[in-house]
Amino acid sequence: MVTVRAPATSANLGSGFDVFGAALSRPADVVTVEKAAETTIEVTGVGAQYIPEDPDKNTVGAVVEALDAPARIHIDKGVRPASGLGSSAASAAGAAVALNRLYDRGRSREELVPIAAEGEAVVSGVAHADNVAPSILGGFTVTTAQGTHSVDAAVPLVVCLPDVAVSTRDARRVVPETASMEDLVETVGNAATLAVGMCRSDPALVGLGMTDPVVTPERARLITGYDDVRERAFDAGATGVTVSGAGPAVIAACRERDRRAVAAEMLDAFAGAGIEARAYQTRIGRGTTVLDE
Ligand SMILES: Nc1ncnc2c1ncn2[C@@H]1O[C@H](COP(=O)(O)OP(=O)(O)O)[C@@H](O)[C@H]1O
Ligand SMILES: N[C@@H](CCOP(=O)(O)O)C(=O)O
Repeated sequence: MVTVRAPATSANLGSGFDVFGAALSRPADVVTVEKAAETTIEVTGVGAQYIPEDPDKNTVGAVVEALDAPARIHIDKGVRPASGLGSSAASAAGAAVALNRLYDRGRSREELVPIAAEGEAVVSGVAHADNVAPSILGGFTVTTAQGTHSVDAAVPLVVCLPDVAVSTRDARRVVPETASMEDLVETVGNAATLAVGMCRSDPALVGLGMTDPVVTPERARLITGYDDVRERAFDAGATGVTVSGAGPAVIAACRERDRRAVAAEMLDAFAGAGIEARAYQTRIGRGTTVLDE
């Protein structure tokens, strides 16, 4: 038996659509696997009632297939589904690490990234790896067709999750098919700034690089109260604010001393829009960790 803790993640970070990701120190899923002749999945925890236990529909089923590793699997959800916090990815990442150990498959963590991404194709139609990469490797990750690069970064974050669901599949439908050269130049500049900020653990540069003129404005429309939440977070000291993943969570980078105030303002702004929300005062954290074997 192997039990792992697989963290929530925030993908895109504004300027790095389908490329950037960050592991969050909290929340997380706990995944337990045990060898079995046939795969069965049991899901408990936050939002479990919305998550299929059929291996063909759950993200971990694709991981079982890819590693040829049938198992009795228990997923204790700490990451709410349809959150923009890589919920579907956390389970897939955890299953990939746990099954690799259980069956001694000998894959490196980097090799497990595309395997776990197969689970994302099951739920969103696209095997985007920008959530599974940080959930497996930890830190800030840059994932392209050539592979994943990761760096540890000490950056305080607030993630504010409103009590509404947005599926990644639906939120991908609003992504523009084209972008102007002007927007591309701005996006590349912002993405590069953010990457330098992560390498320096500099919340000011990270925040500056979060602005994205192409995808985020379209996604923000799906989140009631977004503009006010963003403005109030900046007023409280946030250095950057954007949609986390496909939303509805909103992520803010900030300095440690401002984190509590940023969280309080974001919650209050959602409340003002009539939306209940939960704020996680978090930071960039570790990847999947083995709890027991
Ligand atoms: N193990 C899993 N954990 C969470 N969601 C899952 C899992 N397997 C399948 N799903 C489905 O994936 C969808 C949530 O994924 P997604 O829309 O990408 O949101 P998130 O941003 O939270 O990952 C839901 O429809 C959920 O039922
Ligand atoms: N790059 C993807 C990331 C989706 O993240 P999730 O946490 O909402 O699943 C996208 O933006 O569609």
